[in-house]
Amino acid sequence: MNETLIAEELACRFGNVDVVDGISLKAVKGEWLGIVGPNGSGKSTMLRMLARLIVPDRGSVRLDGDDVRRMNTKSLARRMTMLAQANDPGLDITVRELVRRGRHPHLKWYEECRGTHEEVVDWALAATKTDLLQHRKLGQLSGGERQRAWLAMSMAQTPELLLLDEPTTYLDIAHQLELMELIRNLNKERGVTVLMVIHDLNQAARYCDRIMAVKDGRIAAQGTPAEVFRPAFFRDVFGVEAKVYDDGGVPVFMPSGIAALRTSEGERPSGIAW
Ligand SMILES: Nc1ncnc2c1ncn2[C@@H]1O[C@H](COP(=O)(O)OP(=O)(O)OP(=O)(O)O)[C@@H](O)[C@H]1O
Repeated sequence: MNETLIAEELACRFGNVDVVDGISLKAVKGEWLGIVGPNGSGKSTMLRMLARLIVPDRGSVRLDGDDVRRMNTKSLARRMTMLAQANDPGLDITVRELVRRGRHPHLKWYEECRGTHEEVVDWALAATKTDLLQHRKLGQLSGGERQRAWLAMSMAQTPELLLLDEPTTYLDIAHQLELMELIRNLNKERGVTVLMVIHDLNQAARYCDRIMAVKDGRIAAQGTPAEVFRPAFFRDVFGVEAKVYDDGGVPVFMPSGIAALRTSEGERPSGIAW
């Protein structure tokens, strides 16, 4: 197996809660792994530990055999980048300036972003369709435009491994599909390994090679979309009843209701008519 990222027994505790509780995973070079799970199950925390943005309480992360804790920041950034859920909207810079920052790990301290580096910036702007926005400040953009600008910055970094935390959140459906196709292109044509936290389960099934579900800080299921997408999976992990259909080899799920009442409605305050 040609694994690029290996995490072993990762754990993170906030207060007295084990938010991530012993997760081990391997990402094979060139695969697209979708990470799914209920809100608050520890997906982002896990991704942040993989990207060395949080120091795990326990466990290790190795990238092509190297312990990420021992790598210097610039060489890590040349190989791996993470696009977070919410990026700083207050940065007072233009889209182009942001995308240029993606080249920083590739520049010597005295070097300016020009020549081939500027060509990479142009490519990332064009691929994400942010070229028309390149002279606008980030603060003047809509949520979706800003998301695409940050993706352009991650692409300009030309990493081998791309970690994405719900990258389609702010996007309308057409831009969601465009972004998924763009990532498919990076994945298939350029061999970029992708780990993506995603809430849209049908999109996960359509695009990802493999799915890993996280619940209560542990791995609840993993396998190909066809292996994972079973009614019992939706019941156990998400608490919903669902039917699964086959759409030309891709499983499609259709939720039909809540599996079991998980919270009581509580006492209604007196004096409220409804
Ligand atoms: N810095 C922090 N300090 C304390 N608790 C935190 C911190 N970051 C996350 N948590 C808590 O850890 C739990 C897991 O959060 P995390 O963001 O990893 O979940 P998630 O699965 O990505 O959720 P979502 O799908 O809602 O984005 C949540 O209960 C969250 O409130």
